[in-house]
Amino acid sequence: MTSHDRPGPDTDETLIPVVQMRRPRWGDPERVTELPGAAAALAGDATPNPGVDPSSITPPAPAVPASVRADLERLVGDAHVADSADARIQHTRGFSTPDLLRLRSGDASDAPDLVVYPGDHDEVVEILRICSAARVAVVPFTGGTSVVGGLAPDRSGFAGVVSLDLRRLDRLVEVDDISRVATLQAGLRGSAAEALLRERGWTLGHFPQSYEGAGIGGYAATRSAGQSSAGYGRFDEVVEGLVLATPRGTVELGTAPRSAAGPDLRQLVLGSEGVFGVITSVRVRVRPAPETRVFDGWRFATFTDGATALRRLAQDGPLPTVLRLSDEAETAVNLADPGQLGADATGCLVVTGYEGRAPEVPRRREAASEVLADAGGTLLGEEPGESWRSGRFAGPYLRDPLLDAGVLVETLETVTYWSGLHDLRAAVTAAITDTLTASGAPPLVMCHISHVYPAGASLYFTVVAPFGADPLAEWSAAKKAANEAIRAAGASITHHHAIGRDHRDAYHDEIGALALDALRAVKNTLDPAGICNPGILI
Ligand SMILES: Cc1cc2nc3c(=O)[nH]c(=O)nc-3n(C[C@H](O)[C@H](O)[C@H](O)COP(=O)(O)OP(=O)(O)OC[C@H]3O[C@@H](n4cnc5c(N)ncnc54)[C@H](O)[C@@H]3O)c2cc1C
Repeated sequence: MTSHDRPGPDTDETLIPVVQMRRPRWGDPERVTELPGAAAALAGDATPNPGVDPSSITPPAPAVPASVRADLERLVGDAHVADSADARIQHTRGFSTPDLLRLRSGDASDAPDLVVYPGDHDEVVEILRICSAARVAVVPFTGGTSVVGGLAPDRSGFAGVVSLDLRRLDRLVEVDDISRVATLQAGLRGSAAEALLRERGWTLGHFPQSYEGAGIGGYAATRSAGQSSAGYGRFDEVVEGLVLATPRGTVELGTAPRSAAGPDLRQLVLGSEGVFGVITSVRVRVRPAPETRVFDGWRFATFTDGATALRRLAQDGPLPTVLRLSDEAETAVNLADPGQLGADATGCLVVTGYEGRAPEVPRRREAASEVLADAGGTLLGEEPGESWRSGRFAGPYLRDPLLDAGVLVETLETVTYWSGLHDLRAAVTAAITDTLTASGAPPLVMCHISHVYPAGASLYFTVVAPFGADPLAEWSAAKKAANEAIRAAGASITHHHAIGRDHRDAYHDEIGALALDALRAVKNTLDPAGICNPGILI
């Protein structure tokens, strides 16, 4: 199947089997992806760059002390501790383009020394105790799709690095059908969690573009936002409770739906990216599985017009389940045949999707359509919306063939208030364009809005550029310039990709020294030896 063989209109693209990705390539290893015309054109005259065969890469000699390994094997069983080159490479870094470029060049210097697969929460606590006593760093690993360096800790001063892979914690523990709350173990991958909930008539409604790879623990640890965030909310908004394993024991948070008891400590753990410990299960709100779904496409003459329409829906309602606006460049390249936009192909595509109960969906669609039409939108019908829906997880499959063809593709995101959105978009676009052009790799910069709030929205940029002499250095300079533009505009360094190592300095700038001290004090309390994902976030 190529990325353009779309599931039919009656197929639910969110009900897909779990795939075991094989770094450095994305997604189902069986799936062959050919570059479609628009993407192939981006490759132009770039020089192909196929990368080295991953099976030929040798990671550095493992460093964890033999006594620690023996303790871990006794605890979880020999079969659940691995130090083969393959296991270590499959846990090396994440899926940012720099991560892929490094591995494609044969650099596995960040490989963990051991991969450990615990079977339950108590084993996770014990692993953290053992590693804490021996000063071995521990990296929680759910789906391994981090794009911010969240899986590459700073190993200096540690006796080794253990990747703690949660895949065996893969149960739907319970569903409270009356309260509409489900408890999921952290190692469940997104599609597996959704399938288990659908069997009971529920949906989580969380569909990030990394849905095929990411999982529950990762969603919680990074405050993930799915493509249907307008309808179902961000992941952190649906978390009712969670269980955290730390080197000093267990923290359980979230007793009741609301509480006036002090600060909400769940918020300390959500987005903590493994630096306070390991989230082993999460209690989330679920919704009835949708009875019906329908997607539309709309054309707006400009990005500004489209953004105004989205703002009106976000502020005054009604909100569709999916709401996204592509700029002119993204509309032309990614989402639609420009012909669908009418004679004037310079427009911007808005995709709206509605899911829910059969009687309610048409009412919401009609009311939202009135707002969109009133704001200057032209209805294009269902085809562009359905086309986006059925191909919603296909985009990441294009990155590998583009990298093979010598074309750099990377994304970054930010969030700000509506009043500053257009200046922010212009500043980030200029920063990336100027930096890459100066290094001899003029880019195409595309942008979309896919997460909206009453007060503001996120901006998501996709950058495509032919490799220059040193693509890693070229991207690093462009990313630095983009980060500076984001901070200079007073926007946040991340809306949903999180901090990891890559955004750490900008995040510290964003929160200030005193707030950073407070976070460090929490870490010192829960993880006195500092073994939990050192160098990430704080
Ligand atoms: C192609 C692609 C598309 C993407 N699209 C989206 C998107 O639409 N929306 C979005 O929000 N993000 C997106 N991302 C980013 C990424 O998928 C998210 O950050 C996701 O939530 C990570 O989940 P994971 O299970 O892969 O976590 P991992 O990569 O395994 O971990 C992420 C971080 O959390 C830590 N961690 C993992 N599990 C735990 C745990 N149980 N307890 C404590 N810490 C833990 C890790 O150590 C790491 O620092 C995308 C990434 C890619 C590569």
